[in-house]
Amino acid sequence: MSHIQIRPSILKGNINIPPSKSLSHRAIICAALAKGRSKMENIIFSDDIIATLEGMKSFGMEVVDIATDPNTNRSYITVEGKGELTKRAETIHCKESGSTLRFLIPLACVVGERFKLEGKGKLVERPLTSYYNIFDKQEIKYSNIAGKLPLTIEGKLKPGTFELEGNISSQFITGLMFALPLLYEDSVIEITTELESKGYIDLTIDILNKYSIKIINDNYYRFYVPGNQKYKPLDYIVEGDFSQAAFWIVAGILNEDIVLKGLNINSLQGDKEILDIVNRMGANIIKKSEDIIVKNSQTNGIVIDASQWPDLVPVLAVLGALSKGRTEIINAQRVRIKESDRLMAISKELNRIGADIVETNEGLIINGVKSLSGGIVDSWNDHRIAMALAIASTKCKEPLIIKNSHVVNKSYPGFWQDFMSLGGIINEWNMG
Ligand SMILES: O=C(O)C1=C[C@@H](OP(=O)(O)O)[C@@H](O)[C@H](O)C1
Ligand SMILES: C=C(OP(=O)(O)O)C(=O)O
Repeated sequence: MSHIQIRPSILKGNINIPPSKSLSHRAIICAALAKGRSKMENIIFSDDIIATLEGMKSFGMEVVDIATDPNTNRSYITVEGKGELTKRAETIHCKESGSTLRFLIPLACVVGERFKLEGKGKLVERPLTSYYNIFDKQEIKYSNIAGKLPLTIEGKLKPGTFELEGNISSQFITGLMFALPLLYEDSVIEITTELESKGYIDLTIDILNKYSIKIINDNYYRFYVPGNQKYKPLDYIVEGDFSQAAFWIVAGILNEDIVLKGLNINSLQGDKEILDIVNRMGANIIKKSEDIIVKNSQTNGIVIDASQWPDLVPVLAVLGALSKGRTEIINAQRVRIKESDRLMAISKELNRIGADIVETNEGLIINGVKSLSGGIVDSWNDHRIAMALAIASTKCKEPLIIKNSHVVNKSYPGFWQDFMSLGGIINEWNMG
């Protein structure tokens, strides 16, 4: 399914939130670095996670078993880590996954041999300068053409002090946190500007602790990483994904009751903030034991600082566009360097169907409207833009055609099925 038409309809019902993409990446990497078997339940087998799985196989990890438990209906995977990294393949294809690329580069430098990292789509040009600065200092050889993928690297990472800016991507910090514990001496990561996306660093440190790796966080400015540490195997269950839940939360506010299942209300995921943001906008959300019930609500515009939860921007733009008054999304410049320039993509596509959004250098100014018109929009090859537009379709007067809708496979392959299970009406569309 590449292009689809969505006919206006009301969404309501129960939804099992898919497993966290961020935690799936992290669990696979930790398990691969441990010596022995780890069983991970509820991994999301999206394109990004398959890239990480394949990548870790290049470092010697073996997949023992991959199946769905008929009792729980949960997918699981058992892997066997060798306790040390080896080179099984030279080329690692990261598909379009920034996380895979930035998490695996330092591991390739633990091996120290020659690796070639490939990617496609916007990933080939997403920034890696923070790593190039480290390579230059540590005399790790690297080559690329015009700063783009493919990237060839060769050389061993040495322990020491690593300076990183905090406002490009937290993924560089996470990447170093996986690799530095394996080195022969202690290291320090120093953050030279206020750290954004802190929640992702919390997730990394927490899962590393679970796999027996210690990192000391000095107020998000300095992280101490003891060397000579060993990852221990662990059975692990991945919790539901708050970044994906955000689409259904906005859908519930704009439509009828939607009940979210499978989320951990005590989660460390930064995007759990969606609950507070929509609460501040006036949404009615009820927490009932394990479930989160989202009620249809009239929401009001507010100012949203997106520096700590960048992945929420596209869907918050949809909610802002349909809320009363003015919503401002600020400190969101970094979302221009994701799978698309998300400020440009979401404002252009929503404006095309009747929204009133002005793009600023670092955010969006949104004047709410009552409904949208429908027509033809494009996903910009970005899963979060496609999913945000799908939620916007529920407030369109006419059908909405979304071009390149298959891109949801990057993080949420079951998205369109879930959309239909809540009452969405979708058919394939031939642009002919
Ligand atoms: O570590 C992670 O799992 C992620 C970190 C975030 O990136 P930045 O740190 O670049 O904001 C986020 O956008 C991405 O979807 C997942
Ligand atoms: C930006 C994202 O992922 P990544 O950086 O891993 O490509 C995302 O999922 O929105």
